[in-house]
Amino acid sequence: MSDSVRLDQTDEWRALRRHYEETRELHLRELFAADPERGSRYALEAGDLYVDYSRNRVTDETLRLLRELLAARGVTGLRDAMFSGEKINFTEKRAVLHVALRAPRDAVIEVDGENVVPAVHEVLDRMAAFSAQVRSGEWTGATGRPIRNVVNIGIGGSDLGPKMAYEALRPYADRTRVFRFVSNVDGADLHEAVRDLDPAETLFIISSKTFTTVETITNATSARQWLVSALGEDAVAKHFVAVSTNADQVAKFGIDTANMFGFWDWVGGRYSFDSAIGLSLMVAIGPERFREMLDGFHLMDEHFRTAPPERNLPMLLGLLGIWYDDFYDAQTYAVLPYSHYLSRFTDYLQQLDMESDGKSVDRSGRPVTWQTGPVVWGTPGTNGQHAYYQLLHQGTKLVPADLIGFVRPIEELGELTGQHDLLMANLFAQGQALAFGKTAEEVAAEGVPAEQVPHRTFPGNRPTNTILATELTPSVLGQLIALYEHKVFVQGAIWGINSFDQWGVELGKVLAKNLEPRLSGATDTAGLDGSTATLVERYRRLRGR
Ligand SMILES: O=P(O)(O)OC[C@H]1O[C@H](O)[C@H](O)[C@@H](O)[C@@H]1O
Repeated sequence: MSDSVRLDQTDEWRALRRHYEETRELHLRELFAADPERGSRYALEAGDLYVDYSRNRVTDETLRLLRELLAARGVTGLRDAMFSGEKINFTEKRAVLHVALRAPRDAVIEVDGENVVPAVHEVLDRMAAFSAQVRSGEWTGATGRPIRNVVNIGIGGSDLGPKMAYEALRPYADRTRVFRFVSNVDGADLHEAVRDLDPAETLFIISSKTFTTVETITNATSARQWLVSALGEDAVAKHFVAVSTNADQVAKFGIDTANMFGFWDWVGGRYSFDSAIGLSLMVAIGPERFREMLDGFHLMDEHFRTAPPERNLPMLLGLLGIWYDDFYDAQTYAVLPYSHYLSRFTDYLQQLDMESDGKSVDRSGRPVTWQTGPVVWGTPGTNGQHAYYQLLHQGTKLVPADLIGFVRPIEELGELTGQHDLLMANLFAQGQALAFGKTAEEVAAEGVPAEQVPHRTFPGNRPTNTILATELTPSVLGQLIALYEHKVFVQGAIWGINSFDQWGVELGKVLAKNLEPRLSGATDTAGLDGSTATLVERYRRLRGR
């Protein structure tokens, strides 16, 4: 938390700035030519993850200077403060303890002098018992029929995590049941999720940390109506459970708090899916697989907590991100999973990274004069290759990317037909093409007409990390997510911002609340700015109001 000297005034930052000016023209072709060992030397392993970071525009000196910055910014001190339950989310006066959610039963982590680990395991045990009941058919709906459909209603951190992980771990999921995730306040989302379901066999999990989020409460109210109109008011208890920190609001909504699974204010929404927010996932994959996932998270937590900076994966990825974000002015980075099962992974990372580090004042409240969190984007390869990779290869923007792949396919089909080799060949080839490109001489030597040569040249020198694991198991998913969680932490610590609040989402909520009665015609447009007033009036006219 070394905020006394501003980041860009530190000697370490200035040294990096000078180093950037000296090395910015270096090409990955030269770096690899100069060091035949680079591909294996610039690689790190932690748990089941292997990360090749050799295709980054860095030298040994760059990495040394970045680690000096890390040391100067007190990152390890802040990390230790997080792990020991200090209230590092100081604007909300909260500890930041998602690491406690995956701590083993015998661990001791204290908040305000109280060990929180027993409570974590008590909830996990209740979730396990409930999941087992639903999975075995022992938990029935109001008419005595077993639950066939599970619908999670939540938004942001109460949606993106379970949805992403359910997709990622589908091969481990109970395929006899339907799992759906509703988040959008657009009624179409709920409508499409339930239109073909039988209410008598449907369980709603209402997930909301605060239980006041308007989208979730609106969807939950509509879902309740849908159920009650088919099965009557008494059916609610068997078809609705809640996940929340707010028992009062849960009771007010009409869900029996005996059917509520709690968590705590020291779990940020975007860090919550390994809490009770993962209940839908646990029903899908079962308590044992869920535990394996938590163990994967914990493995990466321990790596982050104990590995020295030169072998610490989240620190390394965090530093590389800062190198591009702040020195190369990259603005964005792409996460490109070569796994269909990770189709929601980048959506999930968007909240994790952009809600955490999308800040523009430092911990003392002063405006930053450096770049903070990047725009995160991407879709699974190879789909992106046929859409936006053109820009990645030949556009004017530098887009560092993480390529993520798995050695073994989960589904047998990929193995039988050789499809998986083709998928992975694409992953490796993209990193290769982005790094090394194709020179004008190479293009001309292929007999390409001179006027076409510039169009068919690839400049290369576009950085990627390649993250490889043997297989996408629950544990590996946990490791991957914890890797990014801690990467985001490292970056926020260096930038000197609070990665754990999200005040930036508040204004829009307040304004929407203020506009809603104006759209319905209950109040007029007086006092609105010219643009909003015109839009609201047009909306009202077209709705005949
Ligand atoms: O879980 P809830 O309290 O319903 O919150 C859902 C989401 O909405 C908020 O606006 C925050 O931006 C998110 O961090 C949070 O995950």
